Order: sequence, then C-alpha cells, then structure tokens
Amino acid sequence: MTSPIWVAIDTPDIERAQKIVALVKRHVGGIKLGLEFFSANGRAGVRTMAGLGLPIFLDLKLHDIPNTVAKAIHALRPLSPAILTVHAAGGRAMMEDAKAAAPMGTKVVAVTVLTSLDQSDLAAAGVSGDPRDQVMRLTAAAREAGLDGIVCSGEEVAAVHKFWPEGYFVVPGVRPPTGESSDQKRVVTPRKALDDGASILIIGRPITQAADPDSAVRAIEATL
Ligand SMILES: O=C(O)c1cc(=O)[nH]c(=O)n1[C@@H]1O[C@H](COP(=O)(O)O)[C@@H](O)[C@H]1O
Repeated sequence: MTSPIWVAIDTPDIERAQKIVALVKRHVGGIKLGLEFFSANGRAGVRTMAGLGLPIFLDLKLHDIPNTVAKAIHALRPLSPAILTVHAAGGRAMMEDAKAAAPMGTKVVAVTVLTSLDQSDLAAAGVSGDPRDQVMRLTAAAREAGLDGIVCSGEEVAAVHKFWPEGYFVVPGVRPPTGESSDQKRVVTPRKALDDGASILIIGRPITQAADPDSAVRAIEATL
C-alpha cells in the first residue's frame, strides 16, 4: 500500500534534499517541495527531485490576483506536479483560474488556515470565530471553485471530510505523540489525522531533523 506520509523537504540545499529522500523513499508516498527549496533551486531543482521516482507536491501557496496566479501556474505546467497549492483567501475567481491553468493530472488544493495560526492570530487579522469556522468557509469556497481539495489542520479535518466526502485533504502540523510542535499551533498525531479523514499527511522536521530519518519515518508508520 502507498504510504499516506509525504515528507516535507524544507531545505535550500539540493544535495541534502536528495540524501533525505534516499533515506526515506521506501516509506513515503511523495515528496513535498516548498518555497525554501523552490526559491533556491527553481524548476531545474524540482525536475532533479522528480527524477528520484516519487510524486511531487509543489507547495508554493500562490496568493495573488487571478491573472497572476494563473500565469504562474501556466509557467509551472511542464513540471506536472501531482499536487499544487494556492491560498483559499485569494478568492473564488483566483481558485477557478488556478484550476483552469493547471495540467490535467495535477490536484490543485487550497490552503485554508495555516497550522501555525490559532484563534488569537485570526482575531488579530480581523477574522472572527474559531479556526474551524474559517476553515469551513474557505473549504466551501474551494469546493465551489472546482478545486480538488484543501489543506487544513487535523483539528478540522473530520468536519471538512463530512462536508465534502469526495474531497482531497492534506494535513500538515502532524506530530508523533512525543514530538515537539515547534512553530505549529494546531497539531494532532498522524493516527488521529488519518482516522478523521486526511488523504495525506505532511511531515517535515520530525523526519528530516531526526538523527536517523529512516528510523523516524518507520516509527511514525508503525503508529498508523
Ligand atoms: O501547505 C502546507 O503544506 C502547509 C500548510 C500549513 O497550514 N501548515 C504547514 O505546516 N504546511 C507545510 O507543512 C510542512 C510542515 O513541516 P513540519 O512542521 O516540519 O512537519 C511545512 O513544509 C509547511 O510549509
């Protein structure tokens, strides 16, 4: 069975990225490359990583006016990533244009409320209600825009799954029971996120910063 764990490779160093993937590749379903990696290595770097044989999640969290986001996605088309992210806060028109610009086989998913934010952060930004209310509002917009799914924390995934049973749900901010949460505020265990309906789990530092990434990913796998 394909692993639901996708490893977040957050480093600008492509050699380190390749080493980590070599260590964990038998135990992960895919590789997530984000802003840190892409800013340093660009499309050529993504191609190199794709050559390692696992599906690529290109997590650029695009958020701009519809035309700019659509053109950016158009420029990424040759990479045909398995998954691509935009911010749901960019609005329905932006999400519709993002989906239209993406290659056929690419899942476009919308980031709802970052897992590093809690209710007080939302209040500071003028958003009332708790993170779950805001995740639900943005999930409804993503669904109406024709996206494939959303990114949310494990605290909201059960509600989102109930609302959108056929959606694709990406859950980061996942920590093993003994793990440090670092900058993540809405955190659940990998087992709970899956039980509640996560399609895939995004896990970075608990694997990539471990002294032995292979043992770390296998220990997490054993809890699923
Ligand atoms: O879109 C994401 O992947 C994402 C959304 C979100 O709300 N929170 C979040 O942590 N992420 C990403 O998930 C990864 C989590 O990394 P760790 O906290 O190291 O496990 C990072 O690459 C983040 O960019």
